[in-house]
Amino acid sequence: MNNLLELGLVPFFIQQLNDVSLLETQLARVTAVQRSRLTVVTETGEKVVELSPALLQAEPTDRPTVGDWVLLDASLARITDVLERKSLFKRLGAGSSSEIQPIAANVDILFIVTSCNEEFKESRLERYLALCAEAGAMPVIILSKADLADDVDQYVQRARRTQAGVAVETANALDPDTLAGVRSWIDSHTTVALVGSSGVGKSTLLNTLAGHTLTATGEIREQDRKGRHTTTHRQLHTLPDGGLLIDVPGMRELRVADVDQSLSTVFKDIEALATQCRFADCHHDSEPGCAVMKAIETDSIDSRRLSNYKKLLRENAQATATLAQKRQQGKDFARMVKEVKRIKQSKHAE
Ligand SMILES: Nc1nc2c(ncn2[C@@H]2O[C@H](COP(=O)(O)OP(=O)(O)OP(=O)(O)O)[C@@H](O)[C@H]2O)c(=O)[nH]1
Ligand SMILES: [Zn+2]
Repeated sequence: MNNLLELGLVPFFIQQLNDVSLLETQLARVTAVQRSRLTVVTETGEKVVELSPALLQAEPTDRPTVGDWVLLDASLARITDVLERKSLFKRLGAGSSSEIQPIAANVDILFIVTSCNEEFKESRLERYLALCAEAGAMPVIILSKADLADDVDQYVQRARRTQAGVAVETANALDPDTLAGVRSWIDSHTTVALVGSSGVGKSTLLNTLAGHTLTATGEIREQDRKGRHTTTHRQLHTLPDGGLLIDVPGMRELRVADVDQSLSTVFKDIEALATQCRFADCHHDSEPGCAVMKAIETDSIDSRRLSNYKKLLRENAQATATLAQKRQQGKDFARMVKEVKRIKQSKHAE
């Protein structure tokens, strides 16, 4: 069990096991996913396993992803069950596929990494924060490349305004002596996922925290078109001093879906003001007695923040409607298959 404790096995998961399941199966944590093959770590070490036929056919979010705790069958070659998750970081599939994709499971803290340069965008941070609240993880904004900026404090102030009370840390990902603030969030049972655009320093931070280059331990890196090395796979790493880190490659498209509640967490200030607007259905455009517009006029809220809030609300409504439609189509299809089977069976019986 010792090995598993170092992998972040906490009472929440232990409580889900009964004696029988432990006798007949083995508990493991997923560290990487390559299509239908998954790398897991068990008490005795690393293994590559496959999914049971039932899991292969399950909804994408019900299939195991990086960070999941799973049970293996007696042959230890297949995953049969996924334990209930503490949290799940997910996103809506890129392009036209309107499918929710799981990114990382059982993440306690999400490090949202952004650099102190033109890459820094409040609107992107707000998007990540909504996904983080939805996942059920705690966000920490990491401002990397602090060594290259003249006015780091300006970035800290701007980052703090993206969500009331959000934690913000600065870092030079290349220098371990600047990482005390970042390290203060990691302890031996904590699983941290690193997200952020390509090139902000996620892999550099990971390697500096580990004290050595982790790329050799299985992280797969490829050269992108510009010849830079870029992370292409998600992977769970164990830090030498304890703590688990999941490196999530930069995602170009990060659409929100099913984030109603989480938008209220991120934009609590706007939603609180909205209760004071004269009209209950105020769009905070040009209506008289609009408390939100008044806050913008007096500079207590940024007009960019309001626009982004509206944009995310629209995007969420659209995606949620598409998902509901897809789910209904799935149900209709399942009903049709059942009906065809019933007719076939009754013909057979005749
Ligand atoms: N000066 C400075 N350079 C940094 C810092 N963080 C990262 N870099 C450099 O920025 C470049 C990109 O860093 P990576 O760690 O590969 O970025 P990434 O976020 O992992 O990118 P992807 O793997 O594409 O998702 C590298 O050349 C790093 O050396 C920092 O805090 N300060
Ligand atoms: Zn209003």
